[in-house]
This record gives sequence, C-alpha cells and structure tokens, in this order.
Amino acid sequence: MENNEKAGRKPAGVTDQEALDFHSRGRPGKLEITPTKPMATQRDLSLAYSPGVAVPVKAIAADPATAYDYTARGNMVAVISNGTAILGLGNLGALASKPVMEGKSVLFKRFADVDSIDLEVDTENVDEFINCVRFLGPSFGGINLEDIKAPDCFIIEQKLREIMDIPVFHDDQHGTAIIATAGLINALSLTGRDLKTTRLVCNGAGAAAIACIELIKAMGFASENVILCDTKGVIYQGRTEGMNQWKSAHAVPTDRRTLAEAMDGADVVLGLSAKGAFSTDMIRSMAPRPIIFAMANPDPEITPEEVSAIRDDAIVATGRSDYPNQVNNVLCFPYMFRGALDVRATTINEAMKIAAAQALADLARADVPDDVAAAYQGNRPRFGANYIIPVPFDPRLISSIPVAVAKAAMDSGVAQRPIADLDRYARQLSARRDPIAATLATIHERVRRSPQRIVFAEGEEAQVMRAAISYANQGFGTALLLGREDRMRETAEREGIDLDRPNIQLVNARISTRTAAYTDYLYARLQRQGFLFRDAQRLINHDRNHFAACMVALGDADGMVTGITRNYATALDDVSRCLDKKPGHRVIGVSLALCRGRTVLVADTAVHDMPSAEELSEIAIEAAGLARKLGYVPRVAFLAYSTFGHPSGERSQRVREAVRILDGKRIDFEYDGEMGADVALNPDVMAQYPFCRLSGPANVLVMPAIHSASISTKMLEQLGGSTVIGPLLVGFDKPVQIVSMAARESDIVNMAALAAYKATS
Ligand SMILES: NC(=O)C1=CN([C@@H]2O[C@H](COP(=O)(O)OP(=O)(O)OC[C@H]3O[C@@H](n4cnc5c(N)ncnc54)[C@H](OP(=O)(O)O)[C@@H]3O)[C@@H](O)[C@H]2O)C=CC1
Ligand SMILES: CC(=O)C(=O)O
Ligand SMILES: [Mg+2]
Repeated sequence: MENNEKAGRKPAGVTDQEALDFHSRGRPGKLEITPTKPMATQRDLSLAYSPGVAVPVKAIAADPATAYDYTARGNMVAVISNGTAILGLGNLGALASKPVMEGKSVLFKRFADVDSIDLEVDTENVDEFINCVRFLGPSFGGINLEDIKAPDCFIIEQKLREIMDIPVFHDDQHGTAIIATAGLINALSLTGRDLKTTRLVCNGAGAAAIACIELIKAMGFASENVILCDTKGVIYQGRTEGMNQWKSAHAVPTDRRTLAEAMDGADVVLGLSAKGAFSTDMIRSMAPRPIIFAMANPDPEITPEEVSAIRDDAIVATGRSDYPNQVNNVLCFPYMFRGALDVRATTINEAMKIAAAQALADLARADVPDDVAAAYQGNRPRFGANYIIPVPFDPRLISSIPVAVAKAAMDSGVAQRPIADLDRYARQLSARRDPIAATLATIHERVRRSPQRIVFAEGEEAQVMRAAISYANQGFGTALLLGREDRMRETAEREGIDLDRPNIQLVNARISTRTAAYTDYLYARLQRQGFLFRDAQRLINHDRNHFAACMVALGDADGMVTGITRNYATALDDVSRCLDKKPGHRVIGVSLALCRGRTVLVADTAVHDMPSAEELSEIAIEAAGLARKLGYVPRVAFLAYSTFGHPSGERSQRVREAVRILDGKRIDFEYDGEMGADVALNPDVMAQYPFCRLSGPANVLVMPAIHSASISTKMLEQLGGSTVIGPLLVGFDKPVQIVSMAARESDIVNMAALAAYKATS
C-alpha cells in the first residue's frame, strides 16, 4: 500500500489525477439543476413566472401544506456542512468540504431519487451556523447535516431540531450509528454473543462515535461494558483533560488508560477516529472471534489485510466499498429521508432509526433472489463473516428501508401524511431505481475478480494509453497496448504518461513473433473472398485492427477495443474479417441511453443499414437478450413514424411485418408495434391504445433503420442531456467493442471493461 501511496495511487485503484480529472471534466463538480417544466413559450413563462406564479403563492400563503403540491420542497433535502470534520481528514473548512457535500447530494438522487443541494456555511461559530440554517426551513423537506465536528454538532443538531418543523438529521451521528448497529446485530449473532455481556471499545469520541454508542446502549449494551477512547486515551470517570459533557456521559470507572489496554480482551472494537489507529498488537490482544469495525474514511484504522495477516477468526468491516462489509452511512441517509419525506414526517425519531437498523440487519439475513445476485457480482452472498450488511447497490434497499422508516414514523405519530397501503408504496419505491448503475458496478466487480487481457488496438494514441492505464489501475486485468514501441514511448514521454507500470504491456506489431500465425489464419478466412496471401500479410503488418482481432481470435488476448482513429463502419469491417458471429446470432449494436434516472436500450445503432422485417425481428431478440443480461425485464417497442397502422405507409409496413414474424416465434418477452416514440415511452399516450401489449413504457426501442437510430441517440445526447453508452456490439463469438471516434478516455475504459466482462462469461 505504501508504494501505491507514494505513486499517488489510492488502494481502490484510483489515482489522485483520476480523481481530479473526474471532478473537473465537462461541467466542473458533480451536480447541476434542471427544470422540470418547459420554459419554451410566452405562455410557459406566464404560468411559471408572472402572472401565473402568483396563484400558487396565494394558495401557499393560505395553506402552507400546499407548498408540497406546488413546489419542489417535498422532495428536496439540503446537505449542510461547515467542513470542520471532513471524513477523517479533519477541519479543512467549508469550501474544501464541497466535493463531499456534492457527493452526498448525488447519492441522495442516485439511490433514493431525493433531490438535494449542498450548502457550505463558512463559520465555525455554533450560533452563527444555527442562525444561518434555522431560516432555511421553507426551502426544504429536510436538513442533512454533514461533517461538523463534535461537540459543536450535538448543540447544532439539538437546537435546529427544536426550532425547525422538518426533519434535521446529522448523518455522521445517526446514519453511522444505524449502519454500525445493523452490522453489529448481525456480527453478534454470528459469533453467538449476547449484547448484554459483550465488551465493546469505541475509538473516537466525536460525532459518529457518541451517536453509535448511544444507539447500541439503547439496543441493550451494558454501560459498564463499553469503553470510549479519544486522542487522550480512555475516557474514565474523573478524567479532566479534553472532556465535554457528551464524553463524560459515557465515562466508566476503570484503571485502563490507553487504547491498547482498553482493547485487551475486548469482543468488539469500533473505529470512528483516524487512519491507522489500531495496531496489530491491539487486534492480537482481543477476545476470540473479535468484531472489528474500522470505519474511518477514507482510510480505516486498520485494513482487513493487516487483520487477516495475524488472525483468521475476526469479523472485519470498514467504511470502504473495496472490501467486504462496507459499514458506511450511504446505506442509510438516502433511504431514511425517502421514508421521512414520503410520510411528511416532522422529525426523525428513535423509533425510525431503530426500524432502519433492524430492517438493514434483516436484509442481510434474507435469501438473495436471482435478480439481486447481480448486485453481488453474481455471487449469491450468504449471511456470514464476509456478509453482515447489504452492499449499497443492493436493489432491495430502496423498497425495504424507506417502508420500515415510514411505518415507524406513522406508528410513533410523527407522520403528517400516513401511507395507507405500504405494499403498494414498496412497489412504487422499486420503480424509482434504475438498474444500470448497479449493473455496471456488477460488471466491473466481476471483471476484477476474473481479470482479462484486453488489447487496445490504437495504442499509439495518448488517450488510449491513459484508458489502458486506468483499465489496469482499476484491477480489470492486463492492458495490451498495440503499436510501434518507439512511437508509443515518444507519445508517452511528450504527454507525461508512465507506461512502465504493472499490467501494461506494449505489443510491438512490427517485430511480433505471431505475425506469421495471424497471416495464415487471416488468409485461410479470406482466400475465397478475393484476397491474396500478400493482401492478408499487408493487413496484419499495417493494420492494427486486423492484428488485434487476430490476437483475440488466436487466444493471445481475451478481448479488444478500438475505434477512435477510424469510423465505426470501417472498424467493424476490419474486425468482421477476423472474427465470426456467434452461431444462431446476429451482430448488432445496442446503445444505452441514460436519461433522468431511466435507461432505454436502442437497437440497432451500428450494423444494419435498412434492416428487413426478418432482420428487425432478430434485432429485437438480440436486444432483449442484452436487456435481460443487464438486469431489465425487456419491454420491446418497434418504432416507426406511424402507430398501429396510422398513418399507413410503405415504410411502416416492414416494421409491422417484423412484429408479425415474432408473433409466429416462441418469444419470452413483451413486444409490440409499430408505434411512435411517444407511445412507446409515455404511459399516458400509450393508454390511448388500450390493446397495446406492453405492460408499461418500453425499455428496448427497435429502430426502423440505422439513420433513425443514430440520429435519435445523438440528439438525446446533445439536446436531451442523456448519457449514451455504446453502441455495444452484441453477437460476435469473441469479445470486441468499438468506440466512437469522439470517445473520451472513460468511454474507452468502459468499453474495454464490457469486452472483458464478455470474456469472463
Ligand atoms: N463509515 C462511516 O459511515 C463513517 C465514518 N466516519 C469516520 O469517523 C471518523 C470520525 O468522524 P466524526 O465523528 O464525524 O469526527 P469528529 O471530529 O466529530 O470526531 C473525531 C473523533 O475522533 C477522535 N480521534 C481522532 N484521531 C484519533 C486517534 N488517532 N485515536 C483516537 N481518537 C482519535 C477525536 O478525538 P478528540 O475528541 O480527542 O479530538 C474525536 O473524538 C472519521 O474518520 C470519519 O470518516 C464518520 C461518519 C460515518
Ligand atoms: C461516510 C461519512 O459520512 C464520513 O466518513 O464522514
Ligand atoms: Mg460524513
């Protein structure tokens, strides 16, 4: 790890430069605001602004509750910090905390569809901070306080809770306490411990630590069995140095003075302090089957590797996503607020916190169904030492935790708008999540577990070199950079790229010993298509796509990625000369358009110019197959300019015929058409055709021809604010992906990872 850090590389496989690039690329930061209503015409303006806006103003003045009907308040949470305890980095100030706060806002949206904005308040004065926040109530449905140091955070939260009529929740206190408690419930049960007799040490006596031990004591831990430590050591009764009333409340009569003495024989240790605070000797001195939650971020008090080097009976959790058992408040705050907002809770109380902790603990014990296994890299996890808590991408979180929170709010009398049918609520919650993020995470994890050699055919290009390095750094496997070595080194030198690093190999096509084998292979395939031996020789010697594809064909690489120096069709022709399609399949391109929390697959965006009806039906089958693999239940719409025969026309005839062909096959997914894009995607418009066989908006769109596919996906990207991934090539028997000539480094890495993923299956 030391070497990684010297190289500016974080253990998770992200370099400092990558982290900076990620944040600065495109529009700087991680958030933007988009309107939810059109502002196109004079009439829109009259409605949205003056004079129309006066009407909801008067309605809200007459009845404040209607603010939830006429404004975004009900789904809006502010993430507020003064930057005095940023992760485990300490007091770096309000401005420096902004990346974390933007990140929390994005997580609210990503995981629970809660809209959120970050507010950094530049004062360390408690009263000033309170006075700033207390007047913001009308803007928000809830306040999430973040990374404010103890003991200030206790005073701030308590005061704001008293004076504001919306939920105020200090995430580092209660979010962390809820997750730690959930994990602890399960770890205690796995090690057969009774919480009344378990001895626990908590290192750190700040925001997170105090809240954690308060919650676990409320769950039944005996006060005399819990020792709290801080930078001065054990917090014992009578200590005066570095104390405050919150620490004093947990001081115990004991002769132990140091963390090492406190941990001797302890059953559980919670780390909510700083990197490296636990030594191996301390861990060695703990009781059999110790429970170690090293939760400091970004680096834990001790790493799982360091623990496993000295004992094999421990249950270890950290705050990080790159180890098993991530005990991190991201598992809590999005769902806590989702449930609280949905019942318009006036506060977040103990009952709601305990309900969330219990629901999380229960979730880790429940069987993992097929469609959820994907979030766990396809490995169905079993409740045990390496799985005491669900992962953040577990799709069940959104439909279970908010329900438990909402129910507890209703039962404890703080819900202003109770939900009558909680089952229906759970179903509505499921619809809020889009599986694509979980799917990509799953794909990446699967590749990390089974790393693959991917040849980057355009290895002389600087952005391809950077993508290859990122591929290797992320643990996806070995990146084979193809090109002339002298050219690659020249470019690398000029661009400041270091190619001499692990898992990067330069493949010098000019002097390769495999040239003859590739030429023979290619000649055997092409000799009856008008190619002479020397034509094959020329292709291998001079064309990187042919060389790379032959590497894949003959097993010298597991997959390939290309595309930035040649147009798509040319690259596809090159590859097709060297590789076959999978028997019984059709090679097509599928683009994934991610827009406003929803993903649609669009096909065929790469191969068939003007597909016949038969070809359209096969495109639908391939695209539906990919949709399934990505975690969707496919609903396929055959798009045209007409809908179910109107207006009639020759061009739509072909699309109608494709539907008829599928009707004659045994098909296990929903499909219908022909229809316009509005009918396919908008349930209100679809409702005008009650006979339509799709049970909801389509998530797979089969385009009538490549021009409409290409034009519409590019317009979505340029005008609609969509992120478009792909086209992904489907149907080849070997993993190959072609990026567009405008691809950025991250697009190339994503496509390389997708090629590697295919190589693993
Ligand atoms: N995994 C998760 O979800 C979360 C993890 N955390 C992590 O917990 C840690 C604390 O955060 P937070 O409570 O918000 O911060 P605070 O500033 O409120 O508290 C920090 C506490 O840690 C103590 N401390 C710092 N260094 C050491 C050390 N080497 N040995 C013993 N005690 C130490 C401080 O002691 P003193 O009082 O003497 O100054 C203080 O009590 C951070 O690393 C943070 O990343 C926090 C929230 C969530
Ligand atoms: C996770 C988090 O909130 C923290 O480390 O502060
Ligand atoms: Mg925090």
